[in-house]
Amino acid sequence: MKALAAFDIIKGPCIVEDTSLCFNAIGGLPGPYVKWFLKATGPLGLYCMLKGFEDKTAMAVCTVAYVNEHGEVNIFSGETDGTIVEPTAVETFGWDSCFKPNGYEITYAEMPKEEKNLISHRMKAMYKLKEFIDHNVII
Ligand SMILES: O=P(O)(O)OP(=O)(O)OP(=O)(O)OC[C@H]1O[C@@H](n2cnc3c(O)ncnc32)[C@H](O)[C@@H]1O
Repeated sequence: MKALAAFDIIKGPCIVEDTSLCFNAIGGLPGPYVKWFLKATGPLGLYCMLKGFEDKTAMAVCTVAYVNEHGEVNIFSGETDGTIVEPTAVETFGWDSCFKPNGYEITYAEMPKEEKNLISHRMKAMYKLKEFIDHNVII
């Protein structure tokens, strides 16, 4: 829907992006609604949502849609698994301060941007988009 709405406005090829944060203990919520949860409660509220659950695992998901000049949509998704932790003092962007990717002892917020960009859900989705464009789009 977001992709087609963008196409309606741009009237040409375009790219849209959406990010979800899915908590495994509660069936994938808040998922695409994380923006509103974050706005209402901040990263601390997200952490507190899982207080009653042993399972603190979560998946960060980036979905990118490419719409071509005919309005045809191709969707690419990138996922990074991790754990929801008490927000770190360092606050950078969104829920970065309470998301610790698997294999790391630090949150997204504590990583240099270059390091986050190497492992992030967004990088994985963007890489798939790049591969698609490299092979399918004549620029
Ligand atoms: O979907 P619309 O309404 O356009 O709004 P948006 O572009 O701001 O929202 P997203 O779906 O991209 O992101 C959902 C929420 O997740 C946050 N967010 C997005 N990417 C993130 C990342 O890499 N690390 C931490 N938080 C992120 C962002 O600040 C939003 O509050």
